[in-house]
Amino acid sequence: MASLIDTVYIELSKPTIIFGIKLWILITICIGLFIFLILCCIITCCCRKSSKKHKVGSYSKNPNLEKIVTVPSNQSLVPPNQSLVPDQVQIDVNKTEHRLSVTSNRHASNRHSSARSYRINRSTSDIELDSIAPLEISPMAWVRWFTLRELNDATDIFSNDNVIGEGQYGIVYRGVLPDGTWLAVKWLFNSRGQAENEFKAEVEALGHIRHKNLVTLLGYCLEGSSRMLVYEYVDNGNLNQWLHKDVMQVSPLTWDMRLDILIGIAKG
Ligand SMILES: Nc1ncnc2c1ncn2[C@@H]1O[C@H](COP(=O)(O)OP(=O)(O)OP(=O)(O)O)[C@@H](O)[C@H]1O
Repeated sequence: MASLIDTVYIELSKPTIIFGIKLWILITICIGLFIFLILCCIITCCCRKSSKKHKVGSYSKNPNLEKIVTVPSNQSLVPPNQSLVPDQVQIDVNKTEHRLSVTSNRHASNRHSSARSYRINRSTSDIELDSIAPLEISPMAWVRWFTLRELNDATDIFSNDNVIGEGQYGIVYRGVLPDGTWLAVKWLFNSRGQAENEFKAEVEALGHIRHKNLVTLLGYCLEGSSRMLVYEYVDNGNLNQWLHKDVMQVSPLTWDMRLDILIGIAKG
């Protein structure tokens, strides 16, 4: 045993052909370099991850926004031309990727019809559309496609101060466009099929009609997994407040007025 140790010691102490460095020193340097390289790889990976997280964090006050901004910019769903008004929007849901197709006959720069297709990778977009049939929205006469950026700017990145209400399907934010137009932006909850159905029903129905008793749908936003409906802002409080005396001590609504409201709603 002792002789074996002696032999190993002698072998390790022999100078090598590399600058005559002893073998044990050379082995130590190699092991050190190996560990150093592994550490470098780990640090590089961590830095990349944290810089991605930083981009998301600085963009979103609202945690829901994380889902949107994690879609890489080269796969952006925003049509490069923001004034493009789509005649048809279709999302094809596939096991590995989703494809959003936008077809438009009205294009800001030319009068020809155009079709665009945006691809999203499942792994990066985190879209939860598995159980949803392809969404098709038929041509809309009035409604406009808002980008998420426009709505972020309008609502101060969906700040809590701008929350004006919450319904069954989403939270409603007050917003204002650069031209001074006030908006009510309903951000639909991402509850899979339900939000999708509400989105489609509202766009299909309100996108085609104008009535003095119905709030006007100005447009919608369809980006990543977000579904938003953009209405004209009506600063009248809501029916609940009027019926349950939130506006005054006693509800100012007489039975005749209530009947009128009911008939008005029915007409709408
Ligand atoms: N266009 C708007 N202008 C001003 N406030 C609005 C507008 N739309 C909605 N709100 C406010 O947001 C609240 C929630 O609206 P939302 O449409 O989500 O739900 P709802 O109509 O109250 O009920 P439901 O969920 O059954 O549709 C309303 O009660 C109202 O206070």
